[in-house]
This record gives sequence, C-alpha cells and structure tokens, in this order.
Amino acid sequence: MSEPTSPEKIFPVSWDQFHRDARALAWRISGDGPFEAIVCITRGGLVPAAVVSRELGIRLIETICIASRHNYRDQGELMILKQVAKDVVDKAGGKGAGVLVVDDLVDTGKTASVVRDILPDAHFATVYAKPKGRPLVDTFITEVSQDTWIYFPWDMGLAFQPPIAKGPVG
Ligand SMILES: O=P(O)(O)OC[C@H]1O[C@H](OP(=O)(O)OP(=O)(O)O)[C@H](O)[C@@H]1O
Ligand SMILES: O=c1[nH]c(=O)c2nc[nH]c2[nH]1
Ligand SMILES: [Mg+2]
Repeated sequence: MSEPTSPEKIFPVSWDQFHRDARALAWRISGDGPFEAIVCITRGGLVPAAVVSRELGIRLIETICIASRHNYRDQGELMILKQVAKDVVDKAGGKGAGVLVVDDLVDTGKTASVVRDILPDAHFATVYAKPKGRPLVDTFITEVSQDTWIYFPWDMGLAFQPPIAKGPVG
C-alpha cells in the first residue's frame, strides 16, 4: 500500500503543466540516448511517452501493461497484464540497452522495480518522483514528498468552487 501519511498534501497538475514537465523530461534525457525504442508503462506512462516520443523522434513505442491500484489509491497485488514484446527485448540485447522506459511517476518504486527486473539496462524516466521510488529512476523532473498525492489532469475535471465566504460544502 502506498497510502499517504497524514497530513496529506496534494499536488494538482494541469494539462499545460504536465506538457511542460514531460517536455522538460525529454530535454533532460536528450543527451542520454540514442534510444531505439520507448517502453511505456500503462496507463500513466502513455501521456508522457507521447510527448517524449515526439520530442526525441522515437517512433518505436512498446507497452508493458501493469495494474496495481485496484481501488483508487490502495496499492494491491501488482499484475502484469501484458509483457514487453520479445522483438523489442531482443533488439535491446535482451536486457534493455538502448530502451527508454517512461512512466508518469514513481511512488513506492514497486512498479519500477518489476520493470527493471525485465529490462535492467534500460534508462528509466518519470516525470515525477517520490523519495521511496527515486533511487529506481535515472531521470525525473520534479520530486514531491512521500505524503503528497499527485492529481493528474486526466483524472480531474472542471468543477464549481463555492465562494470562500460560504465556507466548506457538506
Ligand atoms: O511506484 P509505485 O508505488 O509502484 O506507483 C507508481 C505507479 O502507480 C501508478 O500506476 P497504477 O498502477 O495506479 O496504474 P495506472 O498507470 O493505470 O493508473 C503510476 O502510473 C505508476 O505506474
Ligand atoms: O494519480 C496518482 N497519484 C499519485 O500520487 C500516485 N502514486 C501512485 N499512483 C498514483 N497515482
Ligand atoms: Mg501506472
């Protein structure tokens, strides 16, 4: 489980900010290649992978499909729903050399460590990192504290905010 300890902090990220941060990630790793392929960790890695792929001109995109949070924030058993295609692993000498692994964030590091076992020589890049998972990534843009929950733009929508003077709703 990766439940944020109290007091919980929140870090809401807009589409605009996420695009800037994903582009900054591409800049930061642009000197670390060349990369033959991106392996993106679905689903959260799909969005930064699209941005990084565009910026670095990497057109071979593979996925590894992993689900671990079956009930919103509570992390349960980690399930690999789809493995990395054999031709991509083989292209990378069987260990991931020349592969760029992209995810939206690393939190406890459990997801990243499973993917590292499969592609130990790959370059790991995430847009955000929390302290526990940070040692597992090669490159990230922004670190947030372990008790912070990041709200991604694809999980949010515009909602009416009551005037401050009315006090909290409910
Ligand atoms: O470092 P960890 O504690 O393993 O957490 C990080 C992972 O958790 C989230 O994915 P999630 O399993 O919730 O699935 P999703 O990408 O489909 O939202 C996030 O996208 C990372 O992949
Ligand atoms: O939307 C999310 N925000 C987070 O902080 C987080 N940590 C793991 N998985 C997460 N998903
Ligand atoms: Mg994920």
